[in-house]
Amino acid sequence: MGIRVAVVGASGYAGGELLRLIAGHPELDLAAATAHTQAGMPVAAVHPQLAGMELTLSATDAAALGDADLVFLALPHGQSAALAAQLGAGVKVVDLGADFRLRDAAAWERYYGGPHAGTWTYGLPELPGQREAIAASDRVANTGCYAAAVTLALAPLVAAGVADPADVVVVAASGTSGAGRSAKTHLLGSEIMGDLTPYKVGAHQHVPEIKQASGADSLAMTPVLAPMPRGILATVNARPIGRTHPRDVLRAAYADEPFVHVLPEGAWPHTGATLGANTCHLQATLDLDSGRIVVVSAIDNLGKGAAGQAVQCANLMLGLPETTGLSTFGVAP
Ligand SMILES: NC(=O)C1=CN([C@@H]2O[C@H](COP(=O)(O)OP(=O)(O)OC[C@H]3O[C@@H](n4cnc5c(N)ncnc54)[C@H](OP(=O)(O)O)[C@@H]3O)[C@@H](O)[C@H]2O)C=CC1
Ligand SMILES: CC(=O)N[C@@H](CCC(=O)OP(=O)(O)O)C(=O)O
Repeated sequence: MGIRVAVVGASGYAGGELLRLIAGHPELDLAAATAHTQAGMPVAAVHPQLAGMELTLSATDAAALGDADLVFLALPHGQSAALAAQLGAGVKVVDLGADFRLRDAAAWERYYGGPHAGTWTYGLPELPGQREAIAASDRVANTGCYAAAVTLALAPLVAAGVADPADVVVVAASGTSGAGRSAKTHLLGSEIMGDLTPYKVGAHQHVPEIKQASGADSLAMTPVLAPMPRGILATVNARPIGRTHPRDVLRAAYADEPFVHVLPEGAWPHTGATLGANTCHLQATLDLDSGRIVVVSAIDNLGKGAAGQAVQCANLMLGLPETTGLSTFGVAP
């Protein structure tokens, strides 16, 4: 028998992708999958892509999760803390929500509202020292989707002193699954098709998370909703310090990373090449006119931005090879 895991919020987009990854993972057995309004439904009725998965969604209740070795929480913001508090100390937890990502309680309250639940180990293994910290933790806060894409592009440049941490501008486009599955009128197909829409301009909740994870002091971010189901393409623009080329810094930082690929010179990341994989594709240049650093980062928001990243963290927490059950190759076209 394998390691028993449970998925809470399994009827959502992130939860569905977790179910798919767990089904293909050689060491993990699904012990329970829970939902809220859709409890009682067969998984395959809620997630047609999982046809053949013989499982019924149960109600979200700590007692139903008691014998899992590790629980993935894929709940809306603010819903994780109460449930996590009911799970025994011996149960490992990876929270895909934002409840435990931030160290700064004031920043949490400003961007999310409500009381700050606390701070868990941040779930981005590629940050220096973080892989070891995750492996030693029983509670891990998975990254936000934009935060994963932007932090992987920016953190090595700030750490190496080649990007000014006080002058960073981000424009990032996301597919609609990033917003979750619950019906939202602005996500109606008839309104998003053929349209690009900026939202949360200058006030996105991932800004404090990216600052905390990347070392940036000041960051202006414009998110854009793109008419595609999955994927994030982030353009990170920063004032350079010194003459080191940003591509050389990124290449050195990620030389041994299985999931982060700095593309060959001249090749630029695009979302389609990361879909279905746990990868982040990066490319960097110095703008010909301004000399500013430009890094482009692509991920699958449900892969490296959510469920893939969560499985990567779980592998570390469980003492498994980090890449187990995760794909480094996408499914394009
Ligand atoms: N989508 C993405 O790309 C990413 C998502 N995340 C985070 O992952 C988490 C889940 O996101 P996502 O899958 O997109 O969201 P969805 O809206 O698609 O799914 C939400 C899930 O939570 C359940 N749920 C809703 N309210 C409650 C409640 N009060 N108590 C218990 N369960 C509840 C829903 O159950 P039911 O359907 O039965 O009502 C559903 O299973 C969020 O915190 C999100 O920010 C993080 C990174 C990327
Ligand atoms: C397209 C879209 O609406 N995306 C969401 C991304 C949220 C997410 O995935 O991250 P969290 O876990 O921090 O919520 C947004 O911009 O708020």
